[in-house]
Amino acid sequence: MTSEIQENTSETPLLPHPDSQQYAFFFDVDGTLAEICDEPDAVTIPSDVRQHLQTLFAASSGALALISGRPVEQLDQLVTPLILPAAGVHGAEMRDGAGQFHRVTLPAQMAKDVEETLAAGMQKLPGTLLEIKGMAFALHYRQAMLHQQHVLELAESVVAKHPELVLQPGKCVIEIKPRGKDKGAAIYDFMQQPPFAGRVPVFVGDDLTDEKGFEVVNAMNGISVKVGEGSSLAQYRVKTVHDVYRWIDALQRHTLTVNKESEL
Ligand SMILES: O=P(O)(O)OC[C@H]1O[C@H](O[C@H]2O[C@H](CO)[C@@H](O)[C@H](O)[C@H]2O)[C@H](O)[C@@H](O)[C@@H]1O
Repeated sequence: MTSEIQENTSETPLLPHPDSQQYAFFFDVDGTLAEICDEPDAVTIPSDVRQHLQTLFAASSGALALISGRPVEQLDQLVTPLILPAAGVHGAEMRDGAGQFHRVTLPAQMAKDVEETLAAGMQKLPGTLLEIKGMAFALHYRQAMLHQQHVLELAESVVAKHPELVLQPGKCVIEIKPRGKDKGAAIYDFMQQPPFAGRVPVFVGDDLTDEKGFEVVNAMNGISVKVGEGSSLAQYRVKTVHDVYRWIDALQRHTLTVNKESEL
């Protein structure tokens, strides 16, 4: 297993057959199931895509999970009415395959200090946005690119004071999250439990935070798919979120066809 990020060259992802009960599906959300937009609150997942996820979820006996930097509560809203297994806040929250909820918490005083420091710092940087997730924080600068360096310095100063926290850079965002929590660890945890255990993991993601997931999936001889440009550990690549939608549609159509054939 290598942690070096290299340019991948494969153009077309394999289409695994979900009806075979062989695969476990893991999807990142922002930039993979949802188009990136200026406001984190404005993000949506089209209803037909949610329906296709539902078909895949059923066809794989529930071996489909969302793996995101967003809190699980937001993920539920984005895929409503589905309630899917999910790792939120880069794995600091988890709804496992049995529906049990797990969450890392920070000591209350520490969380309060960090929140106050970040709120005061971000207030001085007009156009930036602070997302507070309880045990993690997202410092957005998409609409204030001139403040990118200031945001980074603010985040670094907090992490320097609190070694339990680490930085997680993303798309026009610097996140601060609990040390030891990442998408690779979350996928690994899912793969230890039913209905995921014993299957081949498939992970689709677009961002730096997804690289840990690709690393773990590659090490498990799974299928890793990067959305968009840039160096990646992923084995396969699609260009856009719409390519992901088409891929999911093809997978669920295949499932429906196979199910119909088996009824004959
Ligand atoms: O792991 P993900 O599902 O990809 O979530 C990562 C972060 O996504 C969100 O921020 C990003 O998407 C926003 C909406 O498109 C965009 O405005 C922002 O610039 C991006 O960084 C979300 O707000 C974060 O909480 C997630 O951690």
